Amino acid sequence: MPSSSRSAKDFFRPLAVGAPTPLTEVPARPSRAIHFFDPSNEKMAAKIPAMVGTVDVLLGNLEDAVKADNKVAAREGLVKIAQGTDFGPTQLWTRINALDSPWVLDDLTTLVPAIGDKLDVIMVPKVQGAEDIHYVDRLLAQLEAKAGLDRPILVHAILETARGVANVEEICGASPRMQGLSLGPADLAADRRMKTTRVGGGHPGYLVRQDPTKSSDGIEVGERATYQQDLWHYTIARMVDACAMHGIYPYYGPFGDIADEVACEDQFRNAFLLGCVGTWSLHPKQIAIANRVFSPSVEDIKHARRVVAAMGDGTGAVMLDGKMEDDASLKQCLVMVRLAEELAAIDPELKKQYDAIEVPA
Ligand SMILES: CC(C)(COP(=O)(O)OP(=O)(O)OC[C@H]1O[C@@H](n2cnc3c(N)ncnc32)[C@H](O)[C@@H]1OP(=O)(O)O)[C@@H](O)C(=O)NCCC(=O)NCCSC(=O)C[C@H](O)C(=O)O
Ligand SMILES: [Mg+2]
Repeated sequence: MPSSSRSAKDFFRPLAVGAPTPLTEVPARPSRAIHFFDPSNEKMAAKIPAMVGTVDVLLGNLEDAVKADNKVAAREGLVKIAQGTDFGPTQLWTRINALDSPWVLDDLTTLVPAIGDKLDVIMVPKVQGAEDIHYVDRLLAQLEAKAGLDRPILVHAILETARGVANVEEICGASPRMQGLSLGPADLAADRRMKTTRVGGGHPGYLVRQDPTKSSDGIEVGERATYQQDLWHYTIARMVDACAMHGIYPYYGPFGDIADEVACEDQFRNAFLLGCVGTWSLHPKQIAIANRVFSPSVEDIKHARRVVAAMGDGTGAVMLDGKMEDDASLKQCLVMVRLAEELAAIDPELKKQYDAIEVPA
């Protein structure tokens, strides 16, 4: 049952007369990388049409990282790019300004009539609770009705305040428009008063240390190994559960150390393994990292298909390479196999790799 103030019978009714009917299921469209660009930056904007087809999502960012003096130019730049570009298989998203900012109303009232037919998802920053989603939901319905749109624009919330994290389940269930959630580690760290100064990623000070080893006379000997821990594990895990519970999609967010491709890949992979379907890309070189990490490997698909074949009607237990496989491991393998099918449908190179897999008996 959605955690909405609306009754179950009204949950899937349009919120304005003439607005498109809400979807009862969020379409599973590949979105391994949500690539951010600043539409007011002419050099960046010029690159966007050529990026269509190379990335799953292009996102025109209007919020943080766009200078206050450039807010109008960014909004107008996004309209121009959207109107002049055929996005083909690539989704077009935008991140609007925060709901308490002086720009957000103009963002929505400009974008929906001008390019609402091209916008797949609107990302809303700094969402605190269901009330923020309800506000955007009603306003979008009114604007969609006025613009005569025939499909609803979906909404994605960024989890970047302590209150947002505390309310994560009600945010996910606030509207049938909810497409997913991303982690906003930089704003979240500030709001929580964490003592970090980075945009996502780990911190060398957040660690556990091996117990001391002592000699027979009680003297400490040898080095004590330390292991860096993941600052974001708790929040990502909460986000994944809340999204899965409501049938929507969780994403990691930004990794600000553009030069550190290895740590970026590690952070993305942790999120992938925990259940996220994608991440943000801030720089063109992060797209390849995201696409690689959020596409199941050939080895994983080979194993998953082998389990599916061995499990026959899907019940009981079998042994494969000394390991027990049963209904539950089959379900995990089916998650991978279905993801591979969705990705193969839009990525010819991956399709070739997955099609070439020979499943051993
Ligand atoms: C991070 C950047 C400022 C780096 O830009 P730059 O110094 O120009 O990088 P390069 O010289 O390496 O760029 C090489 C060329 O590539 C183009 N470029 C760079 N970035 C992009 C891009 N995102 N999309 C398209 N093209 C891009 C450059 O123009 C160069 O072109 P050329 O000179 O012709 O070769 C910059 O990448 C950037 O601004 N990225 C986006 C930053 C962003 O959107 N930040 C907001 C999201 S993170 C956030 O908000 C935090 C979150 O909310 C939280 O709370 O955690
Ligand atoms: Mg932020």
